Amino acid sequence: MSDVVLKDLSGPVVLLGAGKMGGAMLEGWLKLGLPPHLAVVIDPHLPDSVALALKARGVAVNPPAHVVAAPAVLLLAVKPQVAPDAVPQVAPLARPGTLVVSIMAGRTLAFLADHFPDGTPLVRAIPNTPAAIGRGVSVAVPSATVSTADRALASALLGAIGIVEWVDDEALMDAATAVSGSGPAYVFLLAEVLAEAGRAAGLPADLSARIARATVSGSGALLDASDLPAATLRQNVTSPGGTTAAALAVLMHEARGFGPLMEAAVAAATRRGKELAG
Ligand SMILES: NC(=O)C1=CN([C@@H]2O[C@H](COP(=O)(O)OP(=O)(O)OC[C@H]3O[C@@H](n4cnc5c(N)ncnc54)[C@H](O)[C@@H]3O)[C@@H](O)[C@H]2O)C=CC1
Ligand SMILES: O=C(O)[C@@H]1CCC=N1
Repeated sequence: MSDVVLKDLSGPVVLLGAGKMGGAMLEGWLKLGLPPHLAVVIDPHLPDSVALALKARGVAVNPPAHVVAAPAVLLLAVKPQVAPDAVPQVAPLARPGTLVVSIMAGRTLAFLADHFPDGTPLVRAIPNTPAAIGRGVSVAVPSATVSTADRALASALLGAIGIVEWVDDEALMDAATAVSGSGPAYVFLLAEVLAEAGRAAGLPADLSARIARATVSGSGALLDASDLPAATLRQNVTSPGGTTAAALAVLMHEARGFGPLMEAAVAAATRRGKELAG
């Protein structure tokens, strides 16, 4: 159903900020059948090469505001810190019925409501970078003004880059951001520190980096392919009295292991999300 929704839009999707996350979303939409002439990018700092490549595919890049037709969607993908300057620049493009979707960490529905006319349907969402390969996770919360059709449209846009989880309680968004929005960084860090630990244990650095990377990605693929809980997959690696058990005694230490460390990390990210609310 997503591709049908994207092909039948009433107007363009206007993307404010086509950086890492916004750019990945745009790729997903185009791949899923959004006609390029229905994509508009507004990003004054886009590298020329990226802007030219998008234009060559038929996407409008930084067109004058008066030539932008009534947008079906305004998707806000600038940094939360620049939002107070950037959002008012595109807000006048909104028409009655334009769906506004923000993927800015921390920025609340109340912040968005302050910038758009009363009644504007608003969705606050948080995607993640595996979106670049269609394997993203987005958590989304609607404003009270979002209709069933708006929600289907937001699901289509976010579903173009992975799975979508809707929540009704906006208070969950900062913690969701800390888990799935920031989460890929924790996994990539695992690949980095595992490689470094292998080097410290005597492996050549390049060999250690290769096997650590393949181990993290292979384990993710196994997790994806399997119906088993992560804990069972972990236990399947762990022979009693073996090497893994020795390592897990360190990593699962009640006070100094992964558990309390990750809890502190997610709590720090959640706090930062609240600060970014502005
Ligand atoms: N990178 C990630 O993993 C995730 C990012 N987000 C959110 O997505 C948003 C964008 O993050 P990234 O893509 O990582 O950042 P980024 O820095 O790659 O992209 C931001 C883009 O905004 C553009 N920009 C700056 N000022 C602008 C203005 N006044 N008007 C229009 N465009 C402007 C920049 O040129 C850049 O292309 C942030 O709000 C972030 O919280 C959400 C989930 C995950
Ligand atoms: O680090 C950030 O603030 C953004 C939001 C989630 C991932 N990147």
